[in-house]
Amino acid sequence: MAKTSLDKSKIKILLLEGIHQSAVDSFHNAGYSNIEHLSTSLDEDTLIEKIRDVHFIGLRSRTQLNERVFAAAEKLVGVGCFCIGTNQVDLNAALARGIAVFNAPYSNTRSVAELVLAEAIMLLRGIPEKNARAHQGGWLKSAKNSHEARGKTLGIVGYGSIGAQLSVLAESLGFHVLYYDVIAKLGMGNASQVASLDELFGRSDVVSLHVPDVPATRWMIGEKEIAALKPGAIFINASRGSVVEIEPLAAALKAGKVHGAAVDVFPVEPKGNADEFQSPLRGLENVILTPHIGGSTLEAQENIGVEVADKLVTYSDNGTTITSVNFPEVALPAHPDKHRLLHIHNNVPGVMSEINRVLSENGINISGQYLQTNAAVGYVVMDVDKAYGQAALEALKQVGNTLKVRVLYSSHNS
Ligand SMILES: NC(=O)c1ccc[n+]([C@@H]2O[C@H](COP(=O)([O-])OP(=O)(O)OC[C@H]3O[C@@H](n4cnc5c(N)ncnc54)[C@H](O)[C@@H]3O)[C@@H](O)[C@H]2O)c1
Ligand SMILES: O=C(O)[C@H](O)COP(=O)(O)O
Repeated sequence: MAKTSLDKSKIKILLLEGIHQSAVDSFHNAGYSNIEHLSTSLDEDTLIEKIRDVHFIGLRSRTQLNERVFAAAEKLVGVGCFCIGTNQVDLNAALARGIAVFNAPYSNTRSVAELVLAEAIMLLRGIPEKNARAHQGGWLKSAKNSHEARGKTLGIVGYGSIGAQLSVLAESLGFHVLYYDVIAKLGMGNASQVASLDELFGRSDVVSLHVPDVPATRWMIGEKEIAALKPGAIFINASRGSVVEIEPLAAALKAGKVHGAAVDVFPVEPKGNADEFQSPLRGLENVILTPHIGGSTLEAQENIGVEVADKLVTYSDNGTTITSVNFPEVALPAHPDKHRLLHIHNNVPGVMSEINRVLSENGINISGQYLQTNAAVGYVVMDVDKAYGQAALEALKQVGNTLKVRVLYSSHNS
């Protein structure tokens, strides 16, 4: 069997949170067999114990990879977020240890946009209340507060992949689309950007949030912003639970100031399906509550499994980091007759000259060298003759400011 950095059967992969079987199949097809596949997330202490001998971990939005977890992850090489959001991972803590993080930035975009559009229509027609009443034996046949989507204004906060996809679908139904974003974005179709959140809220019949969880979006919607909504507006959040203060939203819904809401993400979410969901929004008939399933369609999950597993396999086999969310991005050719060294270091002056010096002092000729840096780290990949793999690895470990070094042995035996 061709030798890689480690025998592939010794490369341990831990997959959490019910990642789709397509990921396991992709790893198997690439020759990786040492896979633990769990259906839930793990609490921090259990994760810390488990992660000690893990080389690659796969997770979704629930599992928190913080500084304490990374400190225990002595063998960790790569993280796969089998979802869009990466806020659950301390990207700087990963980078400081030379650990590359990947995600699937577009694979559940459509699923979220479809759900939000469906919810907007349901709420415009008052379906949650009518449905609840019918289940109780009631009969709420009335046109009161029931509206067509056609001609209404949808205000989108965060016009990225999901916001823009929603914009296209909504416009095709007859919505006028406005959006607010911190950067200038080209509107799809006839959608137009507004200058402030205040303006967006004041002009929209339906508001939908599609921002990431970053410091600037944390609790960005509170009492003041909710008060700026048009009376009787509909409010949808399928972004992150940390974006909206839930108590003022609940108060505005109870007071009828906000006519209806759909909420998929919450400040505190249950760890798994067996835990109780608690929220001030429970019991409100004009609210659609969903258990963070915006991206949970079979289509999206199967695609995500393949996409992220392939990114981890490519990084493991060949060092390519294209689309990593925290790492300098390098696309690398195959290295059939050479051993490949991956050196990750603090991006400070002098490291490259030191690398070249130690290799030359050990008589190691570099046949290919690729370098990419970001503000914090440098990632240099070197191909060397097969005679020098181990010696080069040992030499590179001595270089100051080294964060991680790996050798990928030639994929061909000679
Ligand atoms: N409910 C779910 O299951 C589900 C599924 C997928 C994604 N998400 C969440 O949705 C988020 C958005 O996904 P995406 O793929 O569209 O991301 P994206 O990065 O493509 O778009 C985010 C947009 O928000 C904008 N933005 C950032 N900060 C802002 C601010 N303070 N005010 C206004 N706009 C701001 C960005 O400029 C960008 O255009 C993800 O980060 C994730 O947290 C949830
Ligand atoms: O970031 C995402 O893609 C969504 O929040 C979905 O997360 P999930 O994979 O935990 O459902």
